[in-house]
Amino acid sequence: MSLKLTDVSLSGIARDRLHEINLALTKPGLVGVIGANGAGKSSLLKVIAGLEKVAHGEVVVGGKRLSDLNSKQRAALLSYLPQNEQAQWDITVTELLAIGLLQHSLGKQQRAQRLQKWLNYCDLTGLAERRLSTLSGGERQRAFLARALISEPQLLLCDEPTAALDIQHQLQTLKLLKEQSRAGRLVVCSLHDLSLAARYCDRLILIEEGKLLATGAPASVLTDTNLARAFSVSAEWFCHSSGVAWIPQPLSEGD
Ligand SMILES: Nc1ncnc2c1ncn2[C@@H]1O[C@H](COP(=O)(O)OP(=O)(O)OP(=O)(O)O)[C@@H](O)[C@H]1O
Repeated sequence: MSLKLTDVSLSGIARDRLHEINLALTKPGLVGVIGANGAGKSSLLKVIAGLEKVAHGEVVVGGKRLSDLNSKQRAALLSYLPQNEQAQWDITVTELLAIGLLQHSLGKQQRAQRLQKWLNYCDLTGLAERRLSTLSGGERQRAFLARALISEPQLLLCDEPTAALDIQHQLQTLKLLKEQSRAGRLVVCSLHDLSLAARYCDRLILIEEGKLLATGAPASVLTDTNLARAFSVSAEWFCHSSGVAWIPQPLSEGD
């Protein structure tokens, strides 16, 4: 699965929400979208999902122009997990996951196996018959993640998939997304935790005020200069065999 954005701009109120974004992701992998609040991370994911009409430019997914695809064709290619997804109906977790399979023609047995697999992968087995209104915020987030993943799309877009999760489930979720990318899928997710982004992502996309500030391997994106510019922080990084961690400091006056 490949993803290419050419000169993509999305209009906003005070400024372009996205401004002349050029991006080519040609290999499977886990790609993190990072940037400050309001930088344009969600806008970028929505444009790739075909949910926002671009003012200018073109998005090509798997060699097909997104603007040429109808919603069913898009659903066959990609799956999108919005930020703070809200339940439309008070259905059970199992019913929610079944919605994720509606567009896919699977036999009864295959459908049941797929449901069981993703309930298990997202640690939802014990919650399968619970209504969404009875779940905690993090449990509900895992249920929506499972709904996005159950169709096993070639392109998976997740907007802050770890936002409401405890640390164990944050790690589990990123491990799961990494496994999906290792299975040949392209997974693009926005993340605020830069230590987790550095540890799990193959590539990062750093957005600043709607513009692409940097993209590449985490170490090449998370430089002092980029962190100062995009987040107004300086950072001390600590490396360990199992990952990296950072201590951010606000830039002092005059930095
Ligand atoms: N529907 C909209 N119409 C106009 N402007 C919007 C709309 N949605 C978001 N914006 C603006 O576009 C900019 C980018 O918003 P976006 O939600 O993409 O940021 P973000 O990087 O995901 O932020 P956060 O980390 O806070 O979730 C912000 O200035 C925001 O106010």
